Amino acid sequence: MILRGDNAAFLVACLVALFLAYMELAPDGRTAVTFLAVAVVTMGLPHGAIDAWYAERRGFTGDGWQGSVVFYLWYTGLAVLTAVVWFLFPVFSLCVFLLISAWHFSGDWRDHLVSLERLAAGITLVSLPALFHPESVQVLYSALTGEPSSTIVVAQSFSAVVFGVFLFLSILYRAPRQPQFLFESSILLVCAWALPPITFFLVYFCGLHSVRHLLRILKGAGYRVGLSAFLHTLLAVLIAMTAWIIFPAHIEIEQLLLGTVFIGLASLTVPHMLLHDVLAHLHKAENS
Ligand SMILES: CC1=C(/C=C/C(C)=C/C=C/C(C)=C/C=O)C(C)(C)CCC1
Ligand SMILES: [Fe+2]
Repeated sequence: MILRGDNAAFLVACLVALFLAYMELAPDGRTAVTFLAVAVVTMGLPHGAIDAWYAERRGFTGDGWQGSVVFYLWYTGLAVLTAVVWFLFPVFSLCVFLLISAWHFSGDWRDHLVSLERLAAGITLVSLPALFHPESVQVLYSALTGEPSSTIVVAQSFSAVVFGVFLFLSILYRAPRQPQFLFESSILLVCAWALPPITFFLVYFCGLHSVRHLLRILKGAGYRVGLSAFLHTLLAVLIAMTAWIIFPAHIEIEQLLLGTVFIGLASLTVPHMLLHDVLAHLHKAENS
């Protein structure tokens, strides 16, 4: 069956966003960034906030409180290091962030696509906004890096076409054709075209990525994980607010929010990915 619980949320989010876009009410600019911040905090952050619980359950933290302390130290240390590298080398960091995000998001279709197709799906996903809305994406990238960043937009537009066509042909000639992926990718394509870049990201990240990740990881979990997710989300928000206060006061609020959300996401993505895409895979290989 195509419409499972985990894409009902996604479908609703897409339909609402597309309806708003059709009515010319799709959030953009400051409204989109504000929606993004609220949605990332309420729906996006909890998917990373269960990482401590996940690491403990998978046996990555070792026994006792010392193991947990080591986990927190490397997780937050890596996040802080990423943020520092971003401020020192923003353009380089944005490129790396886009690449690792493509890889991380490709995991959403690990049950539907083979590895090369998955990677093509991840690259196409993060590149489509640059193909359909190059000016808006360039404005966002410049706000995040302080540089024009137009080369990144051109490279991404090109990648979206090359990897998108490869993916389309590969699926066309392959059996079984994975109806669920076809369904989701067609909706994502329409959303990438019809919605402003941030609204598109919001719909995908909160409606599909986070929901799927949470459902996969939380299978059979008890109530303790809910509490853990809540406390870690709260911690991330407090840290973001501190960063917000530390940022130079002359920066405009919209840019401040954008920077906090995306640079914060980039920083948390590095340890989050290491845990789910590297450690979990190494562990699986060891045990198989
Ligand atoms: C900055 C930016 C983009 C990319 C965002 C990415 C790539 C976010 C990745 C988040 C991750 C990997 C979270 C982890 O779970 C868009 C939407 C292309 C266009 C608008 C500006
Ligand atoms: Fe994730």
